[in-house]
Amino acid sequence: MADHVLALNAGSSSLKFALYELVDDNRPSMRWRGQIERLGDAPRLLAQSAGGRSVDRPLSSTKSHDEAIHAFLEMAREYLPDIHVCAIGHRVVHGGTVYSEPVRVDDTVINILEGFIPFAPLHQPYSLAGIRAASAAFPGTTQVACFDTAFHRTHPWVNDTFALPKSYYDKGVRRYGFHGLSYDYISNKLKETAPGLYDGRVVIAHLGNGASMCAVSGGRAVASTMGFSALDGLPMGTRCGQLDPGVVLYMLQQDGMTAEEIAEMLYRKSGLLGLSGISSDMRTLLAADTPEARKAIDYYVFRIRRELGALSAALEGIDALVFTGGVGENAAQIRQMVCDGMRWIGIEMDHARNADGGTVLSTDFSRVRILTIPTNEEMVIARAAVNFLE
Ligand SMILES: Nc1ncnc2c1ncn2[C@@H]1O[C@H](COP(=O)(O)OP(=O)(O)O)[C@@H](O)[C@H]1O
Ligand SMILES: CC(=O)OP(=O)(O)O
Ligand SMILES: [Mg+2]
Repeated sequence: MADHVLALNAGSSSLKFALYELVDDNRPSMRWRGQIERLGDAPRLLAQSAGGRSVDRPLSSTKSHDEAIHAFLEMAREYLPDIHVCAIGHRVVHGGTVYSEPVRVDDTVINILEGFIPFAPLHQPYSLAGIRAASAAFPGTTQVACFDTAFHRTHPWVNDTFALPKSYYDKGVRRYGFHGLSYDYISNKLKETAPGLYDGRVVIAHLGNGASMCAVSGGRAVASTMGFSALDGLPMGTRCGQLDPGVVLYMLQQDGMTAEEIAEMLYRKSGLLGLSGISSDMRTLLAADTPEARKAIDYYVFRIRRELGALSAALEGIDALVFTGGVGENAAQIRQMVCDGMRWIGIEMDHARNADGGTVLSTDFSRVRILTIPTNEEMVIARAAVNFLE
């Protein structure tokens, strides 16, 4: 039986997965890739095989990440009965200051990762649930944790700290940054396909249900819009993004909200959902055409432009802007709204190229190259898992 590696990526609205056969010296070659998307809303299982088979079916009873993992494992048993899985890699959102590289999972590692749950309550429990479910389904198989925070460990101190007493920095209250597996993939893709840009100053916009942007110089992360938690920076599906801490004090002191109520508000009721009152899903908002949906989109786009200016300052210039994530890869209208407000910085979009959805979206004369690159966090996870095989 051929050896395979499985990659699991628990996002806030989805469980993504990919199965790779190991060919020529353990190179992962994709066999199946898919996701259970719209978790908690209208979950659907979508998957494609390299050989052209596809699965697309609603999962009406699958509401939570736990249920999604079990639905996935059931599908795996149904469609992939005869494979040997020799390693399983997991996206783990928070590695704290402890992990700047992937690590083989054991009980000690799990204990340390559980300690980071309060830093990423919308993600870390799902990553750990994935590890537990996969350990039970594939006992004895090597499990590898790959961290969203790891790519950002190169931020200079000014982009790693808050202006609080030093004791906070020392106990881990820092700007960690997330979506690092996606930034790692995009950065390596640039190295392969556009080495001149890889060596330059690049802003990557990962716009999914969670959204962040990262400034990368010569392949090294310099700054990110996400900070201590996955709440900061851009507005997201249900998260508020950048918020004056005075608003949290107001909620506590004037509105008398509890800490749990505030967490629920900032993580699950804000962002596109809170502003529009309709949905957290950009597809729904683009189709809705109500004043509230338009205002939510305007705010989203405006914050992306502001952060683009700020990250360009962190890089002392910009050579390329890369769009990725569910919105970045698919929503031409959002990309156009972002770019049309950034001509002053040398970003000039070719609207026909943007509508066609190819890789290069800038005009031939644009000083800044605009690209769309579909992310592939699962490939980064699979490559890391292979490195742990004997
Ligand atoms: N065709 C599309 N047009 C606009 N937005 C889209 C489209 N397809 C997906 N999206 C957006 O992408 C989001 C999911 O992005 P994704 O990166 O998969 O999320 P996550 O990994 O954070 O769960 C959805 O919430 C939806 O808003
Ligand atoms: C960190 C984060 O927000 O991840 P996701 O986009 O998968 O929700
Ligand atoms: Mg994601």
